[in-house]
Amino acid sequence: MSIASIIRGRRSIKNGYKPDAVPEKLILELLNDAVYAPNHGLREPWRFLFIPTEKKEEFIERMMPVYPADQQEKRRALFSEPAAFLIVIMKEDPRQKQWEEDFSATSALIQNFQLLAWEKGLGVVWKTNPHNLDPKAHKVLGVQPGEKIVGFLHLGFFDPDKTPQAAPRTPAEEKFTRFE
Ligand SMILES: Cc1cc2nc3c(=O)[nH]c(=O)nc-3n(C[C@H](O)[C@H](O)[C@H](O)COP(=O)(O)O)c2cc1C
Repeated sequence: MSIASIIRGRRSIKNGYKPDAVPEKLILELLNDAVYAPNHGLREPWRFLFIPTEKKEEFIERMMPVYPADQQEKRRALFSEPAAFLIVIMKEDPRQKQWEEDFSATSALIQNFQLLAWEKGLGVVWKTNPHNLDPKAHKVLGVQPGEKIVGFLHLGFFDPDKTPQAAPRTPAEEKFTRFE
């Protein structure tokens, strides 16, 4: 498969996950390729928290107090859908230039991971729900002061026949100018 066809074919998998366990070995294999993302100063500003399938129920219970009582059932149902989670955490450099470089590098790593996962038939959606910024969630997840959750990835195998349709993209020509 060409890189172009993987980039074009990858879709965010937001539901319809199979209950099959997501092997930690696979996640590490994907991450060990994904870490070849460009990162300035080779700071490798990321770390990873994996919630394996067998720990999912405990994770959901521990996360419930993060949400107001009237939202907990909805959140429990949402967290129950994926088979596992991978949280990508970045060290926040206090200098703006380095922060931007590190955030960009971590985002590049996440896209590498999504493409590599796609090649292996593992569905991923990159989530940026408000809990990514919530100190209560940070406490549960062990996210330290000076760290930021960049990607809360929902993971699970899925039926390829149910791959969502791609939303059309605007041709680059329409957003392209030439310096005169
Ligand atoms: C930085 C980022 C944050 C995202 N956050 C969410 C999210 O919170 N919830 C969600 O359902 N999808 C989220 N997505 C997935 C996008 O909705 C998805 O990429 C978009 O709909 C295009 O679909 P595709 O990835 O299948 O091409 C996010 C994607 C990116 C890159």
